[in-house]
Amino acid sequence: MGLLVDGVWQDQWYDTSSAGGRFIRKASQFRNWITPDGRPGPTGAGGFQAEPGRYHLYVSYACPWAHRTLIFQVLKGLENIISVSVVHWLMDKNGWTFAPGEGVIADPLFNAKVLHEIYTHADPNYTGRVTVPILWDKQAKTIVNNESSEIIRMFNSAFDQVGAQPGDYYPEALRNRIDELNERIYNTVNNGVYKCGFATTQAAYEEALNPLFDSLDWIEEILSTQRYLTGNRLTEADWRLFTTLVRFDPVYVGHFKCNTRRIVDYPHLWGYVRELYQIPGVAKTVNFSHIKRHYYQSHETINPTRIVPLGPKINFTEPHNR
Ligand SMILES: N[C@@H](CCC(=O)N[C@@H](CS)C(=O)NCC(=O)O)C(=O)O
Repeated sequence: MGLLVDGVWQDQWYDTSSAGGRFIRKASQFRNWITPDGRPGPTGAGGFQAEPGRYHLYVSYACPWAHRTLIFQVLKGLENIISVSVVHWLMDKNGWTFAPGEGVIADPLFNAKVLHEIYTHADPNYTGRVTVPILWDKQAKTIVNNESSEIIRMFNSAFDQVGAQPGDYYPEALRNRIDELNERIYNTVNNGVYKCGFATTQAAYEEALNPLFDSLDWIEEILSTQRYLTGNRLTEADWRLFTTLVRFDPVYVGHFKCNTRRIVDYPHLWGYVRELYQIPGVAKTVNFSHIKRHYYQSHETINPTRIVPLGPKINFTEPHNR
């Protein structure tokens, strides 16, 4: 894996040495918003009006951030409104690619072989990481946005007048609570597992591990008295948590050494993740074969043999009893 520097691909692993062995995630750079009338959103430029068929989403089934956008595409009935490509599970020395493989959906716009081509189509001098998800505008021929937390907000409401299904996962009355939950869950859980897994010193790993499990204990407590994170209504905060929870036992416990406890050891979290998995349309967005092969085979510094464990045997389709 690597990154683009002035539009040129360089094969480089994350630099943790300048931060005491800590993994520090860089901010996404394309931050425009699709809006119902094309006016600018909270950041970036305007001109990106919601229109069926105009936008294309590049995702990886393995990636928890891209997974959020796929879930919102399904929940909001945007499958016929926004087209999708899926990269190969293996992130190799060329980064994400469209090499043929089970579940891969080739790039219909440029017939790209590697994902970094999409970034240089948007900006020939792009410097930065080549990440999924990417939301591409076929009309303006550029990247609208490559930040999943913003893409799901657009999907939640921007297409409501042009054929999206009803459903509001960021309702006005719950916004403060959702933002507050997101903040802690992003730092300690969604990104927390990466801080543990990509740490290159014992101290940096331990610094991330305890806050991760403190947060899981705290969420378990919340879910022992209410069905969802904000109460009885399913919101964006739940979906953002879900994509990390569903990967936790199959990947993060082993590969990222997040092994204080497993999700199956938490009765409420385990029921909750099964409930979300069983919501119509969600299971088809979860591809465990891409998830497991991606992590165990792409991170050579963590797993040099690239062996993919066969376990654990867990069943997300068991009744959730919630
Ligand atoms: N903040 C971004 C993060 C996206 C991200 O880091 N995606 C990972 C895959 S899970 C990626 O593509 N990494 C490639 C790299 O860092 O080189 C978002 O939420 O959209």
